[in-house]
Amino acid sequence: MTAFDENDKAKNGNKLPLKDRITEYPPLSAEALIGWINSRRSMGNLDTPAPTRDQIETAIECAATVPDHKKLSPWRFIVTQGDARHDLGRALVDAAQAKAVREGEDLSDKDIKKAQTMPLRAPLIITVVTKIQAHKKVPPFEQLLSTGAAVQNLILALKAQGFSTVWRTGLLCNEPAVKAYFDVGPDDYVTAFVYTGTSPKDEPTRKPIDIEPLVRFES
Ligand SMILES: Cc1cc2nc3c(=O)[nH]c(=O)nc-3n(C[C@H](O)[C@H](O)[C@H](O)COP(=O)(O)O)c2cc1C
Repeated sequence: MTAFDENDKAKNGNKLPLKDRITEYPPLSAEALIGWINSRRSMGNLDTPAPTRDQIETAIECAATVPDHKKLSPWRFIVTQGDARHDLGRALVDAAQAKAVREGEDLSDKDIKKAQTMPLRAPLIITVVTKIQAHKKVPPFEQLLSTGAAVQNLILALKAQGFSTVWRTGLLCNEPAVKAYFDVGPDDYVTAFVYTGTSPKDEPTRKPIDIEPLVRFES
């Protein structure tokens, strides 16, 4: 047993070691690992199979390792699948209706159907919320950023286990009806709907990115 396995066993108690929970590691040379990270693409058209509970928990463990000032753990993960997606759809309809009333707009049948069926675009959704913790040295924006990092770790860990995802929010995600559905307060955030499943298509190759206009080196 390697030190890595020992560490994994200690961390996970009776759970199977990581190497038995996932079928394939991403390649671990620096070049291959960086290429693998850069190959991640968002995939909108997702079907079964969805990850198992063990695979989801493995991804959430990765998410919970992100930089987190004062270890406040401001993130929570809600896994919605099967018929529960219809309940989420109803919360999105309630949100759309309340938003329309507030903004003096009419909601068409098409708009209602769109909101209702949004969660059906994948077999499984992991909603990541930020429960803002009161702390003198850690303002809400740091907690939101930590959640963003957690979402990215979650996405990469799902990819490592063979699944595709897309991070969606949409204009309804922080409407009161949606916050109430996820049991978060008015000052908390619904930070991501990570639509998760298997894509019938391969992830398209990303065009090379010119980072030159994005960076300044100083010395
Ligand atoms: C906070 C956040 C919210 C997003 N919300 C949506 C969304 O509601 N709908 C959508 O199509 N893409 C959304 N995106 C963008 C996609 O997740 C994705 O990054 C984009 O389609 C580019 O694809 P790529 O990840 O393959 O480069 C969001 C991204 C972030 C970071």
